[in-house]
Amino acid sequence: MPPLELTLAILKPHVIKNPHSLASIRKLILSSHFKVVQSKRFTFNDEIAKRFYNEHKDKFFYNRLITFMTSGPSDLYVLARENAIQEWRNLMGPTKAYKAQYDDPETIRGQFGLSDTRNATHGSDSAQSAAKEIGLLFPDFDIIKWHDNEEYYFRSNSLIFCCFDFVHKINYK
Ligand SMILES: Nc1ncnc2c1ncn2[C@@H]1O[C@H](COP(=O)(O)OP(=O)(O)OP(=O)(O)O)[C@@H](O)[C@H]1O
Repeated sequence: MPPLELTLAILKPHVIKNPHSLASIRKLILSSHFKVVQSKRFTFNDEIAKRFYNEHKDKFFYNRLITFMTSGPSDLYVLARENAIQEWRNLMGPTKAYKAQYDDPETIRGQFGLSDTRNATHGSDSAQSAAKEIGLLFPDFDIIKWHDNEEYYFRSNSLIFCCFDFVHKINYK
């Protein structure tokens, strides 16, 4: 079996404020065969939001995006799957809310996106971005060590799922 890939997923503040959206997206994550390697609820402060979205600093929507992302808690997940980066982006759908609603209504953004800014979720766009984003938001998580020591257990599904923390833990027995 090919090695699993990791990606960073964010459920944005308007999703966390709506229990139905949150539960539905979590259900989609699990039914789409992603394993949740790391999980936490996190409120972006101005500094982290600006570092995270630095590549957009000259865009017209930048201030709006930073204001939104710091407006309340988000859920952050490190997800594992074969081809996780592309599979999560496929599940999210198009960035823009109306395109998602018309062209891909069954995707997460098609169902839960409210506007181009409040588009429900984030996903890394390359392995390099995933490593950078995971390093910023999960500074204690070591991707290389995970691949060396834990990826095998996730690949062979030797896992226990903790509903409360929304995370998969290794079942070593
Ligand atoms: N035209 C826009 N108007 C308002 N907000 C936008 C617009 N385009 C992008 N954004 C916001 O900036 C974020 C980053 O934009 P980017 O172009 O990197 O989209 P993406 O790669 O599909 O999304 P993400 O990086 O969040 O997974 C988007 O998720 C959205 O919240």
